[in-house]
Amino acid sequence: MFSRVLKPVASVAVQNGAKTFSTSGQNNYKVVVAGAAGGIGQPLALLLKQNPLVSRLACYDIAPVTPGVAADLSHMDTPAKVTGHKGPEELGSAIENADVVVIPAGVPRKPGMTRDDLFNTNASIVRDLAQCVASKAPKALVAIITNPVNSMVPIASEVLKKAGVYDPKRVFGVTTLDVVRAAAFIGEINGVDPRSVTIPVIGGHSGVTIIPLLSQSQPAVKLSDQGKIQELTKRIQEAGTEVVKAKAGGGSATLSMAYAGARLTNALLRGLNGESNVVECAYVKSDLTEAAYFANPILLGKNGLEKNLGYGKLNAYEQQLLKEAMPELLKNIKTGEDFAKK
Ligand SMILES: NC(=O)C1=CN([C@@H]2O[C@H](COP(=O)(O)OP(=O)(O)OC[C@H]3O[C@@H](n4cnc5c(N)ncnc54)[C@H](O)[C@@H]3O)[C@@H](O)[C@H]2O)C=CC1
Ligand SMILES: O=C([O-])CC(=O)C(=O)O
Repeated sequence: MFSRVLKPVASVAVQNGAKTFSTSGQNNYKVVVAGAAGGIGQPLALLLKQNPLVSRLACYDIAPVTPGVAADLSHMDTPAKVTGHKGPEELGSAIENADVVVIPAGVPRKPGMTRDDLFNTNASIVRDLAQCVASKAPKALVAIITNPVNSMVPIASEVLKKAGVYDPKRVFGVTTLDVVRAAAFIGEINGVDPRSVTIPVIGGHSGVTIIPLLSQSQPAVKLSDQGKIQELTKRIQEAGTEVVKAKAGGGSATLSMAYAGARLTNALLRGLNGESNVVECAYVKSDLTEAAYFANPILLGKNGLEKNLGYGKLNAYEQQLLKEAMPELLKNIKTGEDFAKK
């Protein structure tokens, strides 16, 4: 059911030694990575430079190395034209006419921190980037990786609302890494290729708000014992912390996040390009629960979110997880909205 990164969307023909891409779709999208010089941004840009749907890749960051990252990527023999944009005075030219803006800008966790501890630094970064999207690319699809995702999506949404350009179908919190991890762990347990596993992860993107629906895994998870199901649920919820601890002060997940971010971006582009049945989980404006934003499988299309697919039937344990998640999710959303309304 879920789409995969770099699923072939355009046939590649070789003519006179040069690679050309078929023109069956538009294959002509501008993607911006805001935070492109960072631990996630660089490998994410590397993956996007290889995506045949991307014709222009704008790399924006405040770091001095940014033009170098763009120069480096531009030597790859793939069609996407890469531009580098450093600092706020070059933000407008990066965002202008973007089809998709992916945001991994901001600070990551160190051991002992929660994602919420990043709020004070990252809130204004996401606010400022959203302001620029509102003025330079109001129709762009915006995919927010920056933590805490549960609060950053409400901030960006409020900023776009204030500017009068908010479209709830175009703003996405990136929770794809939770899905990728759940599939990786289930693949290992079941002894199958993790790419053959479909598993919805709903709620939000932090601790108890991450709710893997193991009862809906396809194939079924080969765990009979409820204790083991709870252990696996905990591992998926705490997988980010597992990486933060293992990196011992060197940051949080970057490579798996870049993979997951490229997968969601590819799905957004495939939707824009008119492909049917493109489904991913993402954290979006929602009326499924009392939370104004909620992650679950969505169908993507030419205008972004085409249809919210809901989350199906939960078993008793998953209902309990949802109940436990709700106060935290509501608090995170309020924190974001209050900040943006200031
Ligand atoms: N949604 C998810 O599943 C995940 C989210 N994250 C989050 O992604 C964010 C980035 O993580 P990393 O890449 O590891 O951090 P990093 O520190 O390696 O890179 C962040 C980049 O953002 C840039 N930056 C800072 N302020 C900026 C601004 N105003 N405009 C543009 N760029 C700016 C920095 O110069 C740096 O290059 C963190 O908030 C982290 O918590 C990380 C992993 C998974
Ligand atoms: O744990 C973190 O701080 C980064 C993150 O969101 C993840 O890896 O899921």
